[in-house]
Amino acid sequence: MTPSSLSTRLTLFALLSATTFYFLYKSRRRCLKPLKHLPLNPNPRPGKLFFLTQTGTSKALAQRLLDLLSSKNNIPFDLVDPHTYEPEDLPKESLIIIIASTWEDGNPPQNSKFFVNWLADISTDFRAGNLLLSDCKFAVFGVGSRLYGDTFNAVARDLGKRLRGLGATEMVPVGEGDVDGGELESVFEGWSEKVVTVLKGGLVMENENGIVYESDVESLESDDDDDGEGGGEDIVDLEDIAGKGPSRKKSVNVAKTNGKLDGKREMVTPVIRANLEKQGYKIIGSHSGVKICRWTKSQLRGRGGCYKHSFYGIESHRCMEATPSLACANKCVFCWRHHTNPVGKSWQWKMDDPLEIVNTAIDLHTKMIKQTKGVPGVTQERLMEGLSPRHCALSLVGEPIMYPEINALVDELHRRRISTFLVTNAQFPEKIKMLKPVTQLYVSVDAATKDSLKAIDRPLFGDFWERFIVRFLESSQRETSTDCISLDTCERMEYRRCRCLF
Ligand SMILES: Cc1cc2nc3c(=O)[nH]c(=O)nc-3n(C[C@H](O)[C@H](O)[C@H](O)COP(=O)(O)O)c2cc1C
Repeated sequence: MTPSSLSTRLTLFALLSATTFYFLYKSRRRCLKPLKHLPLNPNPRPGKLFFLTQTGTSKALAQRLLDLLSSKNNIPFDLVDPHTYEPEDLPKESLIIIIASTWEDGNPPQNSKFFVNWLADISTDFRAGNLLLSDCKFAVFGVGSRLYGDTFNAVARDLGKRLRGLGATEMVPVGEGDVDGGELESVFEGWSEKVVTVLKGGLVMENENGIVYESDVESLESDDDDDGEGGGEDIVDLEDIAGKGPSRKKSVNVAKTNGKLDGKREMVTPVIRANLEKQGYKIIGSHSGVKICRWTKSQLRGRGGCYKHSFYGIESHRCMEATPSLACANKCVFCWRHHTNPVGKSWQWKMDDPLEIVNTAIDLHTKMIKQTKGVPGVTQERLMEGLSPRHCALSLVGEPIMYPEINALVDELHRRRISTFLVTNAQFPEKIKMLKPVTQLYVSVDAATKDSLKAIDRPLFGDFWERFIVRFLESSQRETSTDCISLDTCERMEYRRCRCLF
């Protein structure tokens, strides 16, 4: 490859990477803007009034609100059971009201599990970004009981946070009804009136969390939790996680309990574990993870797959996303795992057996697939296919190639006729040289120059550029590419050096 074609490629990749930054922008201001009217949609499609209920309380309240909105104030709304609603349609909505109860351990009621999980997934998926619901205004009312302490109205609070995170505008702050405190009715009435007033263009004030009444400004200003995402204690510094620095909050105590085995530290400390599990990861042993990807769910339901499907024929519903190393040698600014992964320049942790990692990954993956049974669109045939994964994307988070037994792990996957798609950030050229052929090797090229790569990837290695260039040049000369994903793809593409698994 000539130097000029290399730099052209790098420039192209850098341009593509720039789109990533588009998703990064998120205002953390907390200022109040002058009084304004909430603009009403001149051509309104009926709003959606969802009731998330198990024993009917929330549905009864939603019906009452529907009457107030539609009959008494001529504001059209549809009453919607989330069980019958396709969440992928949410970006089309301009007005959403949710009445949601909370159940055991802060969980959503039965009729809304898929809806709530979908929102949780999409709000942590960096590809969706924080503008997905930017055309939508919303209000949430929680039905719960203070007797349940910390999980009081957890579902409603969480929904408010998710919707804000996806760019929707909050019309009034989340209402919190307490069925055991005896004030449910009056609190709901007060909240409903506010919603109606806002929808009719009443005077309101705006802060970064959305639209609030003038009367609410005082309580908002005295609210200490100003991180804009709710639950600031959930955010942990990367240095804290790696056990290198003091934590800002409680996490320091937890980190101190970090176990050591055979003199070696476990990569996943309790803090990391809690953070990753909260983001939907299933942790395997002490350094690996698996997560069901949103494209897997989408294709299980007969909808679209990810780019690996469009480009290479990988069926997303048969693809397992996993990593044998949650650690990485970069602290990329665009990392969508909220920097909750550990970092290191070399493997310094206790190591798990590759066979066990594969066994447990498949076990956990298929358990998650089974949970989609009964979800609208999931046919028996696709479910059965999903239960026997044919592809493994070693790309979840972290740097899979750091795992010293990566070759044995890849071998084990191939032995089970599971193709491998390994993503690396090119910081371990020696490891790449030693890597046995994987089905597909994917190199993340995040910037075109040394300075921009340093600024974007924030590498731990001082010689990060040399590592990156050496690997890049060497890989372009390598003749071990085995791009075969399926027999059909293999025949169509006529791969030069194919180690066909099929
Ligand atoms: C087993 C059980 C667990 C509950 N857990 C919670 C909880 O964690 N947090 C909360 O705020 N309310 C909790 N509640 C209270 C319910 O939210 C309350 O009963 C509510 O009225 C149910 O509304 P729904 O009929 O719309 O489902 C719980 C109630 C039951 C019976």
